[in-house]
Amino acid sequence: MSAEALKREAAARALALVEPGMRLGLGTGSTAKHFVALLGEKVRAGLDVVGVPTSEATRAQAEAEGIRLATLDEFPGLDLTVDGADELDDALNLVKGGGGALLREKIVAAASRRMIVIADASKRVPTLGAFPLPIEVVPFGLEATRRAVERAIAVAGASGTLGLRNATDNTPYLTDGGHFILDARLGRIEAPDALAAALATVPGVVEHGLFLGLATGAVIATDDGLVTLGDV
Ligand SMILES: O=C(CO)[C@H](O)[C@H](O)COP(=O)(O)O
Repeated sequence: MSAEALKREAAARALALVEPGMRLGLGTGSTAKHFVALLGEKVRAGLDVVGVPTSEATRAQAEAEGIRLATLDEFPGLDLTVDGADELDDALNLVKGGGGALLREKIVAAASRRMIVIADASKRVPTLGAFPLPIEVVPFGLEATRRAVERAIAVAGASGTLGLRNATDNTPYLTDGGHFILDARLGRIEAPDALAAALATVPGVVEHGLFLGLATGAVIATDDGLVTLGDV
């Protein structure tokens, strides 16, 4: 099965968790896009839900699908968020932010009673870190922040290189919040909690892509069928 077909399978399984009246967090990325498309079909068939998008891209897609949207100010507590991930381990720790939406994704996930990750099997890893860890930083003081991030990575016992993410026109990539992203190529993250704690101390770091203790379940689509982790 193609990667897109697997992503759609995972999204379809997560859709089965949606009940009428739910307040939903809508993730970002190619896998979440399948979920939003499938949800749109259900909404047009009469399902009444409200969605909080995690990016402007998802907002545009959900609007086009006819999904009723709201903000976290209107609904500070959500029932369920369904989102993709760049990596997940068996303890449901995630690396997210490959699509640049990590800040809103983390806020929405943290506001949700349940967060279900949907992914194809390529995202499941024994140890996080092969995928570069996105670290969202404010543009002001970039070089000082970059050095402080390097020190924080070392304090957490990790090592690697940091690169400023560029957009396709070769200018710095800007998130929906107007921030830059430093991608940390670490290879392995042996102590995700220590790294998350160290990064949180750096002024100028807005958020990082380690999602620890946020996902409550995962649906992973493999060529041999669906595998679930946690509470699905
Ligand atoms: O964190 C994300 C966006 O910020 C995405 O969930 C992550 O990058 C996975 O995307 P895809 O489903 O396209 O592989």
